[in-house]
Amino acid sequence: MQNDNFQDHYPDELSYCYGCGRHNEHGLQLKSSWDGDETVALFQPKPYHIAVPGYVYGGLLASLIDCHGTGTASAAAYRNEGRAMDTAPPLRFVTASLQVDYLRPTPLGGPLEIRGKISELKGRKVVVNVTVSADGEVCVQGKVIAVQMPEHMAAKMDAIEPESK
Ligand SMILES: CCCCCCCCCCCCCCCC(=O)SCCNC(=O)CCNC(=O)[C@H](O)C(C)(C)COP(=O)(O)OP(=O)(O)OC[C@H]1O[C@@H](n2cnc3c(N)ncnc32)[C@H](O)[C@@H]1OP(=O)(O)O
Repeated sequence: MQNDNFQDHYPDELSYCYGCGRHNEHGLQLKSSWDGDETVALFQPKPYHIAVPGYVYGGLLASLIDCHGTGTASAAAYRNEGRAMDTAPPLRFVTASLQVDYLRPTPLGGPLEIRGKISELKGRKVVVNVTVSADGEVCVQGKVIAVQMPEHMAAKMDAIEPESK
């Protein structure tokens, strides 16, 4: 189901993330989905996502890996339980660790393909290996360790008014 985007199932109060929140008009609004046992997202960088002229800013690439990784973690946890993503209780994940290796400069021009592979799913933790490719060549690889959001963090988010998110 390549067009069933994980982020479209996030509850409203968790949809303000700069990288992947559908309600953040200033954000990247990354969309991730299953492709077999892997996950995939496409992102078209804007001309202002520039580092050295002609190349994509590394911080943006890290953000794409981060949000694709946490989205993949959540989707994997639901799939592991045999549940659809909008069923209760919610399985919300945050980033515990983000590791990024820039293998070669990422050309700024065409769309980027972000791919995730789940390497571990145990207890409250999911480890996802992520690549970012341009023109069919892997430019960046990363590892996201995502952990289920602690209750106190979720409670604080629920208390925030939407206007201030
Ligand atoms: C309908 C669908 C709903 C889906 C809904 C999804 C919503 C999806 C949110 C949307 C939004 C997007 C989000 C974008 C990504 C951010 O930007 S998230 C923001 C940045 N991240 C944060 O602010 C997190 C801050 N850190 C923390 O809150 C806590 O340190 C953590 C990460 C929750 C972990 O704390 P903890 O719960 O006490 O974890 P703990 O029990 O000690 O460890 C659990 C496991 O994780 C490991 N671990 C913990 N920290 C680390 C670390 N730093 N390095 C390595 N391993 C670690 C532990 O070793 C342990 O592993 P095991 O021993 O079980 O193998």
